[in-house]
Amino acid sequence: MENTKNVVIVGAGLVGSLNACNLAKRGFHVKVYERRPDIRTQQHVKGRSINLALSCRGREALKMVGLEETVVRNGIPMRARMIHDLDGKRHPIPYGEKDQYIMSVDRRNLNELLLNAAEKHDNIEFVFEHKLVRCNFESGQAEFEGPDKSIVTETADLFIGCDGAFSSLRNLMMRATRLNYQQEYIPHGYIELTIQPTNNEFAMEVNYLHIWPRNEYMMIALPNQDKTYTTTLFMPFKVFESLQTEDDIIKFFKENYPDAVPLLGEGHIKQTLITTKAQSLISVKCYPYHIGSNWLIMGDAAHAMVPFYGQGMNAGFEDCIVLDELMNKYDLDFSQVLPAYTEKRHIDATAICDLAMYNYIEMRSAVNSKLFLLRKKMDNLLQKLFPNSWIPLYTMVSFTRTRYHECVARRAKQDKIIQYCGYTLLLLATGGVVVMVKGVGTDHILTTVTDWFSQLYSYIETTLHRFIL
Ligand SMILES: Cc1cc2nc3c(=O)[nH]c(=O)nc-3n(C[C@H](O)[C@H](O)[C@H](O)COP(=O)(O)OP(=O)(O)OC[C@H]3O[C@@H](n4cnc5c(N)ncnc54)[C@H](O)[C@@H]3O)c2cc1C
Ligand SMILES: COc1ccc2c(c1)CN(c1nc(C(=O)N(C)c3cc(Cl)c(F)cc3C(=O)O)c(Cl)s1)C2
Repeated sequence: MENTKNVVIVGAGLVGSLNACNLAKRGFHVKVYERRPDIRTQQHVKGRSINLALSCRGREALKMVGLEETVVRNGIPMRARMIHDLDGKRHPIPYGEKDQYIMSVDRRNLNELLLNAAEKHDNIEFVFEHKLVRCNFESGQAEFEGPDKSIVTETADLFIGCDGAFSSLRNLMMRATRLNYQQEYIPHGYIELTIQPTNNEFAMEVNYLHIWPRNEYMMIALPNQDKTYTTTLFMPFKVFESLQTEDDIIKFFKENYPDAVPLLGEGHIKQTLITTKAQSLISVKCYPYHIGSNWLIMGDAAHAMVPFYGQGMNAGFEDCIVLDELMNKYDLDFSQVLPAYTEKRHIDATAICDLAMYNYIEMRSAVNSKLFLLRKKMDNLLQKLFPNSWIPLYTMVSFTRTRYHECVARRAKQDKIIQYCGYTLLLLATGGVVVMVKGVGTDHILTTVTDWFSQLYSYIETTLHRFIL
């Protein structure tokens, strides 16, 4: 559908390039300004995590632009977590049924695929090595600075900032309107290591998200197409700084990740920890996401989150679906689309930012492999017992498009019911003991307790149904 509206997108990262694909497909004249050089011409793109977990929300957005098949074909399914114990034992915990898996995708390949797909449209143009420096929110103009400091001024019907957690457009919007903003750096940083293939084969089980939950020192590994694993080590900056010598480093790894040392190799561990500076992790929330009918921010620019739910990119991709749906609903009337976007998306983006932060705090403080195992097994058991009414939170987040704030609300209800059942079971158990102590005949006890349990089961099932569905 051809329309003459001009859209300028700031940032050709994952969200900007997917947005560009979709808006070009809708017939807008799209111009994308990206501060970095074209990553397709670069040998090595520094900085970002090398691979990412793609789940349902992100896949739906890729489907919207016809790229889901291609991305899934080039990704690696992860059907379960593989929990690595301190004693080297491994415990697989499935994500769900056979068809429930997440994908490990290569960030750079994904970004290049999106750029190539966008450029197939003749109504799109990419301008690299140009960064947004100024905006005139009244006149609907923005200025971009080129590599030679020259300035390009753009006028457009809609400017969309997809320029990441440290968004320039958001910063400029903050000076022009009452935009509420909050950010939080967490005390943890991360570095990435690589597990090389062994005899040209994956060094660990392939279709798994490998986790070494060690409270404050968590490590995660996702598989790559080249049979390596990108391993992300999360630790407080003060711990990274305390590992000064090669001996400190190896001693630390042998204490906390003994099974990973031979996989990573002592040389690689020492060299990486000595030469690589841990990168920071930031959570950003803001409101509103728009000004008037011409200015909008999406993706990390609007809601950067810590990665402890693997949802940042998925949420940013889902932003593009929400925008698309609202453009349909309001027939491209941006004066209605933008406020509606903020009202609809803010509650959900805030919910997932909070969930990710909550999971970070939980994982950092209490979750070693035993507890992680127990929680996931409990989740999976309850889902088997009450398949129609108990849905683990991670399932709602990663395997459905349930609105993020509804995931949180349903989980709160489920928690309440579990607590209620806990008390009831405690009562039953106590009652059972009392009855036994009173010496009533065992067969009478058995029928009584069996009745209780079957009543309890049907009560829980109906209550869950009533509350949750
Ligand atoms: C360690 C780690 C692990 C992660 N794991 C996952 C995961 O498993 N699953 C998941 O879904 N998400 C994950 N994420 C989150 C994911 O990386 C981000 O949510 C995603 O990259 C956000 O995309 P974006 O396009 O909004 O921003 P970005 O990817 O940051 O892209 C912003 C783009 O804008 C450009 N830009 C910036 N300023 C300007 C300017 N002034 N002018 C022009 N261009 C500009 C930048 O150069 C960049 O290209 C992880 C993040 C980290 C840090
Ligand atoms: C590239 O760097 C990174 C860094 C962190 C992550 C990812 C990629 C991908 N991540 C995913 N997290 C979930 C999830 O829902 N939860 C609750 C989990 C949260 C943590 Cl922290 C964890 F270790 C396991 C699970 C789990 O359930 O497997 C997925 Cl599902 S995928 C976290």
